[in-house]
This record gives sequence, structure tokens and C-alpha cells, in this order.
Amino acid sequence: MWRRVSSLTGLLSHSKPSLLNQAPHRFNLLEAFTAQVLTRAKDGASPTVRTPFVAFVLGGPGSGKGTQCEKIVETYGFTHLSAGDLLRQAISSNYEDSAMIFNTIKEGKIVPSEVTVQLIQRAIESSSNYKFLIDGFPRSEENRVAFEKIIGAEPDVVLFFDVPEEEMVKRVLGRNQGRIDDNIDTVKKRLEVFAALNLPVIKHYSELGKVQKINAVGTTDEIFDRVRTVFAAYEAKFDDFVHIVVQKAII
Ligand SMILES: Nc1ncnc2c1ncn2[C@@H]1O[C@H](COP(=O)(O)OP(=O)(O)O)[C@@H](O)[C@H]1O
Ligand SMILES: O=c1ccn([C@@H]2O[C@H](COP(=O)(O)OP(=O)(O)O)[C@@H](O)[C@H]2O)c(=O)[nH]1
Ligand SMILES: [Mg+2]
Repeated sequence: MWRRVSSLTGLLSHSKPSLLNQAPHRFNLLEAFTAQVLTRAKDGASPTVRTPFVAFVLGGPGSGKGTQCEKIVETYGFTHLSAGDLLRQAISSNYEDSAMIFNTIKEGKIVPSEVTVQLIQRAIESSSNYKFLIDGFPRSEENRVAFEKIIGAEPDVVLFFDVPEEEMVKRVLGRNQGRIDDNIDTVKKRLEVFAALNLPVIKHYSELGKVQKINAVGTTDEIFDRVRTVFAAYEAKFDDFVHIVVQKAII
């Protein structure tokens, strides 16, 4: 569960006014969510708030993250936020850091956290959904810490698509989407970066019991069947509500 939900509960019940003094971006996100998801039952019962559900989707380049995310969206109604897609859109929309992002992707390196987290944050804030797949992020411990600090949330689950390197290389070189990083030299660098910087993130969340490792070799449908099996244990949480206690002011 997102920490910011419990923060939100505190905020609405006026029990933790100091929250207002915390990171302004976190408060902005709370405010955005409150406006969108706070509902009052018709019978006058206490208001409820949707509990946001976040899945990080990790795996090496070409492990099938994007492919499986499309299927998860169709079946479970998640909003898919691919960090790589957000960065590529930023390049093509002449975002202020376009050149830096372009060169970093071309080199197979990782874009500074503040840039990527800001793009993810904006995408979350502009969505009316409360179920998010964050694909290809966090790619490093620095990314992870920045996300948790700025967004004020941890993921509910981390899907890790596990594929041998040779298979990942084959898939990336066959992807044919005209990407600047889908060539053998950059793929080798991306695999090194994945092992050095992304695996520690997976290790961190494994220690918290949040990682679901999925054998991602096989047909797309076979792999999606494995995803379904994993999601069966989480489905009840996808549409969680939290009841908010709003205290009456004492005059
Ligand atoms: N299970 C699979 N078997 C073979 N090829 C796959 C499989 N899943 C995806 N692909 C293909 O491999 C390439 C990389 O998949 P993609 O979903 O873009 O991976 P990622 O987002 O992890 O880089 C794409 O061309 C995709 O069509
Ligand atoms: O959080 C992220 C996600 C992606 N990238 C960059 O974008 C590239 C492509 O990422 P994407 O997730 O699209 O690649 P995939 O793993 O899906 O092939 C990566 O190699 C990185 O250079 C990044 O810097 N930070
Ligand atoms: Mg992808």
C-alpha cells in the first residue's frame, strides 16, 4: 500500500498538520489524488478514497516488459507508464533536456533521476486511474530512492521478467522499431548496466518480499498466464478503498 494513503488519511482527519510542511511535490500529488478519487457514499456514509496500486515492471532489455504490460492493461485496466517511452517522448517534444536524454539513451546509460521521476510524476498526476504499471523504472538504487522520496510511495509488487542474455539480445536486435539503442554495441552496454545497477534494486525489493520473478521465456501467452497466476494473489487489492474519518471542527 502506498504510504501517501496513510498520509492522506492523516491530512484529512487533521491529525498530522505537519504534513503540509513536507516536500511540496508530495503534497501536490496528494492533492491531485484527493481531488480525483475522494468520493462520498450516497447514503451519507464516510467518504472513501481509492488506494493507489503500483506495480514496478523490471527485467533486462528485451525481456518482454512492454509486451506483457500491454496485456496487463487489456485484462486488468492498469495505466501503463513506460519510463523509456516517456523519455523518448520528451526527446521528440523538444523537452529542455532532450539532447542529454538522447545521448544517455544512445550510450545505454541511465538518465538522471530527477528528470525521469518528474516525467513519471506528471503522468501519474494527469491520470484519473489508480492502478499503475511503471515499466523499466527504477533502473538504479538512486532512481528507487528518488522515486520513493518524491512520490512518497513504495510499489505494491515488483514483477521481474527473467530471460537469459542471449535471448534478450536476439529479441532487441529483432525489435525493429528504429530505436537508437537497439544495436549490438548499445545492447551490450545496457546488459552491463542492468546487471550492475538494476539487479540491486530487484535485490532490495526481494528482501522486502515484493518481487515476483517470472520465467519470461516462452510464447507471449504462456508468459501472460504466469503473470495472471501471480496477479491472482493481488487482485483483491487492485480496487481497495480506504474509509476516511473526517473530524468535525469543534467551535
Ligand atoms: N515471449 C516472447 N518471445 C519472443 N519475442 C518476444 C516475446 N515477448 C516480446 N517479444 C519481442 O521482443 C522484443 C522486445 O520486447 P519488449 O516487450 O519491447 O521488451 P522490453 O520492453 O523488456 O525491452 C519485441 O520485438 C517483442 O515483440
Ligand atoms: O528509468 C529509465 C528508463 C529508461 N532509461 C533509458 O532509456 C533506455 C530505454 O529504456 P526502455 O525501458 O525503453 O528499454 P527496454 O528495457 O524496454 O528495452 C534505457 O536503456 C536507458 O538509457 C533511463 O535512463 N531511465
Ligand atoms: Mg520496453
